[in-house]
Amino acid sequence: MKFNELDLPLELLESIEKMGFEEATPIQEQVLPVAREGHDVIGQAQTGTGKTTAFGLPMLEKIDMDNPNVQALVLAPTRELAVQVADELTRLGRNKKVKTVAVYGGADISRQIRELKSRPQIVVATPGRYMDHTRRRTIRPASIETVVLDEADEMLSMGFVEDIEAILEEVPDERQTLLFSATMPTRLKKVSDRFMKDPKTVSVKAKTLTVDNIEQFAVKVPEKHKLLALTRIIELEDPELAIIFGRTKRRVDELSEALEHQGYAAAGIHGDLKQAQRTNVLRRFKQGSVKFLVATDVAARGIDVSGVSHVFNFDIPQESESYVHRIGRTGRAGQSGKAYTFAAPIEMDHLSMIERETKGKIKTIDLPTKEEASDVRQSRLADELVKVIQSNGQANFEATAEKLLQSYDAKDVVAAALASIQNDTKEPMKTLTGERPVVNKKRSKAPSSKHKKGGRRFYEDRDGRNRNRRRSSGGGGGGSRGPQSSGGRRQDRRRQPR
Ligand SMILES: Nc1ncnc2c1ncn2[C@@H]1O[C@H](COP(=O)(O)OP(=O)(O)OP(=O)(O)O)[C@@H](O)[C@H]1O
Ligand SMILES: [Mg+2]
Repeated sequence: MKFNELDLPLELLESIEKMGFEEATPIQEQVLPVAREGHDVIGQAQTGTGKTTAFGLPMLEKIDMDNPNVQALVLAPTRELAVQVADELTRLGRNKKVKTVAVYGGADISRQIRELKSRPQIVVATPGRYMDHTRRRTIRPASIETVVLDEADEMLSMGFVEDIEAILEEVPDERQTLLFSATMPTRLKKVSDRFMKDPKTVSVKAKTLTVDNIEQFAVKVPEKHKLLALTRIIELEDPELAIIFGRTKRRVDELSEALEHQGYAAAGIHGDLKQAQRTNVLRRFKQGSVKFLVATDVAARGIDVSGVSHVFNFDIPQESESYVHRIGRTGRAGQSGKAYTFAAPIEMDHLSMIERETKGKIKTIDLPTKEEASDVRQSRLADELVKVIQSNGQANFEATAEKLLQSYDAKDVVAAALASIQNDTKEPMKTLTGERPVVNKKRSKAPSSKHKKGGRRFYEDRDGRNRNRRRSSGGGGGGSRGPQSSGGRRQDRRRQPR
């Protein structure tokens, strides 16, 4: 259905048009009428299908421009997500002149206080920082009429349950509450039972949890060969932008360093980085100067960057939900994408469980051979030469070429030219510290219950810190990460220079 058939106010329609949206996505089409009637709504739909706009439009429509107070609150699990949602709401609300402010931890609070004084109608916040502001009375919950819990599932698993309960208790009961997620585990039901009034569930029925424009592959590869596998597939596939998921912060640091060391424009993002660093990394990724974003689950949740052609599960995720969210960073808004999951032999059962639970098709492929990777790389190099010829970029070199041809065979000269642009790094590959495999939980006797409180993320946030601290002698070395760490090596032209 087209947006202009949805009987929306003109000021919103104009913004939607400017954003280039024509057809409402199914979740938008179904949520809009129910939410506009004032019902509480639980909205579930696959990743990248426009849930932000689904709650954004009814929320923006309700905003009364004559009311100078904060009227709507969106809670989001991470700072990046808060910023992204605020951006989308700002764009949607531009014509109506609705002001949206994002507040999140790790950033200067006095600046946020100033922004809040400029009288926004909408606040998008991470739970902790929102509570900071209500304590300081820089946000007053009494005026809030709409609350949205975005990625509610993730907020619960990050341990925000009590915060969310406290927040909802302070907001007047007459509010409208909207809850959105791509996955809907049962524990969310408890929250909705308690804090929502007769909610209408809008769940876009799909046979699979993952969108089918993402092609899914699995590669059976031992832990110690994963880095090789990754670089080989990257060579073959030449991603536009890729997100590579690692299980722990240490993994993310080591892997992004190792990729940089091989000459790839890679950078890591995880919860231990300062907010300014995270913002910076994400900005460079969006601009394309970082092509390979290495991330933990938490750091990449909900992130919407167009042009992400590939997702790699360097480490297989613990839970199916996490798998869904991770691969959902590609194939957004109807685009196509590819997802590769590396599984050690012992993790193959776990992989099958994920495949079953997500009801998608994950095709197991063999690791491409060195020769295959090399063939593809060489034909890509040949394409580059042809492109130069087609644009007459060789003109300035013709005299030199003739000189070379007087002494050398033409085939040798061309081959040498190819070899010199290929710029294979001669650096030996770094060694990564091993991660423990994920053994199918239905068979494992691991005492997972003691990790319950921390939820599914215990690998990153809790045990990951303490477990296996030892760094391998060849690897990482820590501390020296960053744009300079791969120093004066030449950049392959296909890999964007930093
Ligand atoms: N009707 C539409 N037509 C075209 N593009 C749209 C439409 N609605 C939203 N989009 C775009 O689709 C992308 C994905 O939207 P969004 O981030 O809201 O997805 P999501 O469902 O919240 O995904 P996730 O579960 O990963 O959080 C965004 O770039 C958004 O601007
Ligand atoms: Mg979302």
